[in-house]
Amino acid sequence: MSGRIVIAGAGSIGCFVGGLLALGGEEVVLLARPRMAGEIAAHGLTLTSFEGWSETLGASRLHVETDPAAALAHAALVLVTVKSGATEEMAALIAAHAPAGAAVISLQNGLNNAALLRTALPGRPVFAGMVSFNVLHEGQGRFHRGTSGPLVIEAGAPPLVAPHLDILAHPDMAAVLAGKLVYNLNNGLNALSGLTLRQQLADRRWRLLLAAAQDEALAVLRAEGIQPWSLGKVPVTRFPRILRLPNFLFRLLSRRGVRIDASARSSMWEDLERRRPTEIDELQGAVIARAAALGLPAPVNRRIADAIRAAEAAAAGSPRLDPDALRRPRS
Ligand SMILES: NC(=O)C1=CN([C@@H]2O[C@H](COP(=O)(O)OP(=O)(O)OC[C@H]3O[C@@H](n4cnc5c(N)ncnc54)[C@H](OP(=O)(O)O)[C@@H]3O)[C@@H](O)[C@H]2O)C=CC1
Ligand SMILES: CC(C)(CO)C(=O)C(=O)O
Repeated sequence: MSGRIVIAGAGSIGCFVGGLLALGGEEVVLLARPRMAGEIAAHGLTLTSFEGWSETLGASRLHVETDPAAALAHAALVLVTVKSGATEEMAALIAAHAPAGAAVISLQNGLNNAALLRTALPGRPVFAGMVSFNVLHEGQGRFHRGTSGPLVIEAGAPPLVAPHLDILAHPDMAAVLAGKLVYNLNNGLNALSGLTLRQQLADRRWRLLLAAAQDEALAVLRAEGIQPWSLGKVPVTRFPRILRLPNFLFRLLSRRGVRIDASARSSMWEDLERRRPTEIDELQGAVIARAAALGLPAPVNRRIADAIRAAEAAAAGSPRLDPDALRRPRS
């Protein structure tokens, strides 16, 4: 890629992807909040992965800006890596400061961020992207990748290459993001459990809740005529059946799926722990709204969304719920 790549929102995904692009020789500018800029100035970036590799970029190899005008002025490509609630604000900064021809790629969860950016940035080339893997911010400039999977970018976007990243182009990002939404319905459950992803998915009671939430979402996607894309060989539509299997069968089958290291947790768990607003409106909220528009039920997603909103309001981190607390209330 020729020209400057600006990471619009240097957090977990931004520092990890931006750091690897810089490592590969790209000209990268990290647009960061002052706190993150200070952390990077003090420690540089250390990027690690469940695969066992570790890469260090000293602060002198990184270009970090806290001023959006300075960061965006000479951008050829902007990768949007803020949480969904900050997309509009970042779109306004891009509109004000980035060159008109700069391409924009959303690397966010949720179905609507690329559309939101397109509306806010008329005439600019805007593309959807999807990060299938998890990155945890461990402090002191350390970012750890805890799960396997590629970075998927809409076909037609400027091609990206970075060491350690498997980057695929896909023509149908609506299908890709729908598939990711089905995965991401576990973010809230994982955050409520306070467990690592491995511990949580090893407990069939959590899996039954996830299967029920996914069934509701799959019914909505079916009614909308969207076939969700699957990351692996198993179609997303089969997930609920697999999740409902007894533990020993689930363990056997999941060995062939996404690789998850022992410490990995969802980004929503990190949001609750850091007292930040979550993306529940873009995940469970999207299923609930679309189900309502179609006259379909979504009671499980509703209970999960309510529990996350209560945890946000309590501002006490993960409530470490027992899964039985989320089961249908007895009448
Ligand atoms: N983390 C993960 O494992 C995964 C995340 N995703 C998705 O990627 C997206 C980003 O998530 P993640 O990286 O975890 O989020 P983070 O909150 O870690 O990173 C976003 C960063 O952007 C900063 N930011 C927000 N607005 C601005 C601004 N105007 N100027 C400069 N910095 C700004 C935030 O600072 P502050 O908080 O202070 O506002 C924060 O540091 C989300 O949509 C998420 O769902 C997808 C797959 C996996
Ligand atoms: C990678 C995955 C699915 C992990 O839960 C995620 O998207 C997230 O944490 O936001």
